[in-house]
Amino acid sequence: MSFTTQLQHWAHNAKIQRVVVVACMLLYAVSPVPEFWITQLNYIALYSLVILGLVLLTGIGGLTSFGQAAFVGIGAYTSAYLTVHMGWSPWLTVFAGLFITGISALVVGWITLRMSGHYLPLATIAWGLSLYYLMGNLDALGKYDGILGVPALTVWGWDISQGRSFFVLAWGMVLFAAFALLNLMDSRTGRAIKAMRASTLMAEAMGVDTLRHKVGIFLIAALFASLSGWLFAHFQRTVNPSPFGLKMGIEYLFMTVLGGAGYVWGAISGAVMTKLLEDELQVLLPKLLGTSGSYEVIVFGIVLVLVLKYLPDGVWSLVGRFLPKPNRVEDWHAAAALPERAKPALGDTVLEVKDIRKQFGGLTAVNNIGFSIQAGQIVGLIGPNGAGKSTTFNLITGVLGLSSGEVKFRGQTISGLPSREIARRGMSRTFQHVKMIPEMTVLENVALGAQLRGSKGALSSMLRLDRAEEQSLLREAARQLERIGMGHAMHELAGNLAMGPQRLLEIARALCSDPALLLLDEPAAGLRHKEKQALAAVLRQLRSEGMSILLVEHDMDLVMDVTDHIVVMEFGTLLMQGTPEEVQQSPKVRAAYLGVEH
Ligand SMILES: Nc1ncnc2c1ncn2[C@@H]1O[C@H](COP(=O)(O)OP(=O)(O)OP(=O)(O)O)[C@@H](O)[C@H]1O
Repeated sequence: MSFTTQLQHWAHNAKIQRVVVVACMLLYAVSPVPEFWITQLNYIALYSLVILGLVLLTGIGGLTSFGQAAFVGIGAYTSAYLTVHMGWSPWLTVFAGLFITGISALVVGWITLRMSGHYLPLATIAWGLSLYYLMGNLDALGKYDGILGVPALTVWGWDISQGRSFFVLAWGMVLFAAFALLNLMDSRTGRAIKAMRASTLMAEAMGVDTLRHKVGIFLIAALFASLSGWLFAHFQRTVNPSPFGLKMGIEYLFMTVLGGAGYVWGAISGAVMTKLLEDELQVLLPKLLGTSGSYEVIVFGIVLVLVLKYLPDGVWSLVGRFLPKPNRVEDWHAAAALPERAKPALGDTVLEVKDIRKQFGGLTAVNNIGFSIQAGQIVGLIGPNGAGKSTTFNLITGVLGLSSGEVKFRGQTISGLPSREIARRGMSRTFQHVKMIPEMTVLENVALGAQLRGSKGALSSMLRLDRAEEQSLLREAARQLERIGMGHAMHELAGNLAMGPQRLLEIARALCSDPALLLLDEPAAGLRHKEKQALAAVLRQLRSEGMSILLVEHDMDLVMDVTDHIVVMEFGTLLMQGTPEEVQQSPKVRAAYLGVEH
């Protein structure tokens, strides 16, 4: 290997990249840069910890919070109060701050994260404001004067609350948090969070408890903010409410969006840019305008509008393109295979749909439909537009609740269960409109299907204790992609795939859950002739391997070609059911499709 090739190889190695980043940080600390620049970077480290939380919450999870400054305040005030008034050691108060922040975040999160749309940001504003006024009005916390004389952080009598030693401590924490976040994003939990943002419906169908994950990332973001508050209290040696108010909450969000909310390094660069810009403007603007005031806020507003318009993914979306991306190492070949569920014997009844009914107000979309699927069968569900196929599909998979009737899966009633619970029992589905995460690779998208076959959570992922399980999950994803003939495309970004391979990706993802029944919602929609042939071949192969499939489809050639049994619906009712030949010969079915009275 030539030296340049070796260099390129190193540049793409994630571990080497991290070692270089840590080395740069330490070099900066010992280099003869003026103290002023050390102090600047100390502040940037404090901001960075908070906005790393926002990367997870907003950039990856899609949840907007203006209330992060309040969590910084909890961390800072807890430590200031306990050290000054109770004489605790700061090394203990950090945990007390994290504990109180954690409890607050769980309570606030549990209440607010059920809200959607604009309600969540509004709720976080209310939360930020109320905590600000609480801090400013409590006698015990010194009202608006705050708490003075917060002790320094010391290690064996050595003050590490300022200058270069604080720089190493604060940036050590930032880099630890950054690496932990990068680890989290590349894990089972990270995929679940991204899926939750892409589509709640899809995430739940993959077995993801979306509310739990929302509360989880809200908690992690709050803990990062609390840690920043603890550092802040001992760096400033005093706390008062002003740095924890709504203005700062907005500024944290500004830094994140400016740098790039979706990128760990982007968010940190946002903190750097904001701090530098703020300092320059605070000197320049009063000179230009001849009067003093916080005019930099106006410039920030203009910058934000321009960034949102021209670089919606932040400044890092420009820079990041030129940096080497770590390659995924195929390290799963020797990983343990995932355990498989016991499958029904060929011919056993897998699904029993008994007189199910769904009413939307006065409209009966599904009217007493009943059919069953035996193991190893492909059953087609067909009917003209608006016949009630999708509604039936959603009733079986738990997306919609039944008005009456019963659905039994492998002998057990599943009516009323949430879709992720039904998924857990071995029913897996695809979507009429493909739902995937375009910026993840095909392999990672497919691995999302194996969500319920793993158990490692956020903490294990952040500390990289999940690798053995992760290798098994990726091994399974690669195996399912090979199974349907898409092994060659596993490292491509899913968003670059044509419609045919996208639909196959969804099938591979569904197979990854080791299902006993596969439900396919119009898998041939939008496919070209060759892609349909490939799909038919995959379906036949799956049946030959003993898979049971419910196929909702408009493409009659495909349905007649691959199914063993067909259920025909019209206006929400069961028109007939039988073999493909019987259905083809039925005058009732022809009439329904041709719109003739029967
Ligand atoms: N959430 C809803 N609220 C009210 N009406 C609904 C809802 N979902 C479906 N419907 C109605 O129920 C009927 C059946 O719709 P459904 O989507 O199940 O039909 P379909 O056979 O899947 O049609 P297509 O082939 O066009 O997808 C339609 O009249 C539709 O307008």
